[in-house]
Amino acid sequence: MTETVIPAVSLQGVTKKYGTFQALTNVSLTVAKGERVVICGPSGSGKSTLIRCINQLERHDGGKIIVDGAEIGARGTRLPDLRREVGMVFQHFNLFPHLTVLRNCTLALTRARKMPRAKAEEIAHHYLARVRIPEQADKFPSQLSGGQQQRVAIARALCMNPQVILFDEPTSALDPEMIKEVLDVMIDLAQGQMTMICVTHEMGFARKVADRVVFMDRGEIVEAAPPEDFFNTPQNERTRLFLGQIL
Ligand SMILES: Nc1ncnc2c1ncn2[C@@H]1O[C@H](COP(=O)(O)OP(=O)(O)OP(=O)(O)O)[C@@H](O)[C@H]1O
Repeated sequence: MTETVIPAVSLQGVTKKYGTFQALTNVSLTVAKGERVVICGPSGSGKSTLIRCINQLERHDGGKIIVDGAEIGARGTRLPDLRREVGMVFQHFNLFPHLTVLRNCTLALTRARKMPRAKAEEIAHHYLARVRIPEQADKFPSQLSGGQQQRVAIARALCMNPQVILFDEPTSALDPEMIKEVLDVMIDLAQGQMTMICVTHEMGFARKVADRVVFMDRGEIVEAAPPEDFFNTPQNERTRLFLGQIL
């Protein structure tokens, strides 16, 4: 008997409108466990909307979104359960400014998971070391550089031991000298078994770690291929035009 392999994330014919504006049209994408997918495309093409629908920061209007075998929005699925499985790293970090780095990392563990504080802190210290800022635990976000803040945001996501981490342009608010330190942490993560879906314009990162690169344009997935094919022999004219502009 063959075993059914459940994907980490499966999108089937997903649509999303903002008022009358169609932001996503019939988007289908399956991401296997452990897979690293980079999503690129022009501004306004729906990249952020797509990943925000995966953790329901935006609600999709049509189609299905299935995370680890459970359909989102289906009767009986709870948003807190979903958020536990789906980590998110934002462009602007979204840390709580009034909480220390350590507390930013432990908050969801103690509140949502009801974990004792000492255990949560042990986990947080582990991941702060993993993102190479173990010494920053007692500082507040405003005392850190942008690159350090983004690494806290990554550690915070990792603390929940999610099935998948979504990255929404994690380096685009950073000064150039800080981009590398965040990308290095993401490369390190990608070399583990973490399932990652990253919206980014960092094509060097895509070449290095992606299993697949997805190109979105006007709310649709136009092309999806392994990096060697995507960059060397793009099949679609719109992909070729885009690559011509950014590479
Ligand atoms: N909350 C909203 N209300 C109305 N329109 C929105 C909203 N959020 C996004 N849009 C529109 O939906 C389209 C897709 O936006 P989205 O942010 O997903 O694109 P993107 O590809 O991530 O762009 P960028 O690279 O500039 O971040 C854009 O035209 C945008 O203006």
